[in-house]
Amino acid sequence: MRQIIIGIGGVTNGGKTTLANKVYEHIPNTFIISQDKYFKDESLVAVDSSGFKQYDVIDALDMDSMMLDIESWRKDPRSFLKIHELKNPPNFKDSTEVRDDVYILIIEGFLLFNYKPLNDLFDRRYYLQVPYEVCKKRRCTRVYVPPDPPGYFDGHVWPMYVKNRKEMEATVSALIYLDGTKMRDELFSIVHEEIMIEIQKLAGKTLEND
Ligand SMILES: Nc1ncnc2c1ncn2[C@@H]1O[C@H](COP(=O)(O)OP(=O)(O)OP(=O)(O)O)[C@@H](O)[C@H]1O
Ligand SMILES: NC(=O)c1ccc[n+]([C@@H]2O[C@H](CO)[C@@H](O)[C@H]2O)c1
Repeated sequence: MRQIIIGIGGVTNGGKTTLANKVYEHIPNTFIISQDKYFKDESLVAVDSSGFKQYDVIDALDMDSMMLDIESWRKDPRSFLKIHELKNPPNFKDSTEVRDDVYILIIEGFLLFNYKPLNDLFDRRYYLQVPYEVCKKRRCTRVYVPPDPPGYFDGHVWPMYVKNRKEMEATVSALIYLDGTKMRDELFSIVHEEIMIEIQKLAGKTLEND
């Protein structure tokens, strides 16, 4: 049994979930772990002097719990997938055929590569970026729980993004940057093609031989 672990990181509203879901719908034996599911309870999230909840920092996330789920996938991806698909039957699009002994884990989230134990696991690291204006506009259309209070984007979200990104780039190499303003299908094609090449490599053959 072979495994590939793909990271789709990047800025908030860069399109990480959208891209991860598209890959999931087209490649069998894929599972998605979303970092957003591991936010700590609101009562445990720190508040700064302006009253802003500090959601955009690693301490706001239960990374131990996230790592336990990843560990459980790594130990036995086939059973992990089966159990999950019983609860949430997948609705695949025109799936590409892949060998049934290759399993793919997509981990998507805004603070993946800053967390070393997680960063060490990735075979490929995608990083979606969009300019400030695009990000702010997209974020305004979203409602989180709790919702962003007035001034939150400029007072917390964007400054933390800039800080986290700087820290990440000082320590992490081999990032594959993606322009999140490109069309959804274009982004999907880039990532899909590269994952298929990885799968073929693992399966011991090249695309040319198909
Ligand atoms: N390529 C794209 N072009 C235009 N809009 C996009 C694109 N991809 C996603 N979007 C839109 O941008 C918004 C954010 O997308 P998505 O939820 O996938 O981002 P995200 O990076 O997972 O966000 P977050 O993790 O901050 O919640 C959604 O409204 C989505 O429809
Ligand atoms: N999912 C949540 O619990 C939650 C709550 C408040 C804010 N957020 C935002 O999610 C983004 C990452 O996807 C971050 O920018 C958080 O501000 C999430």
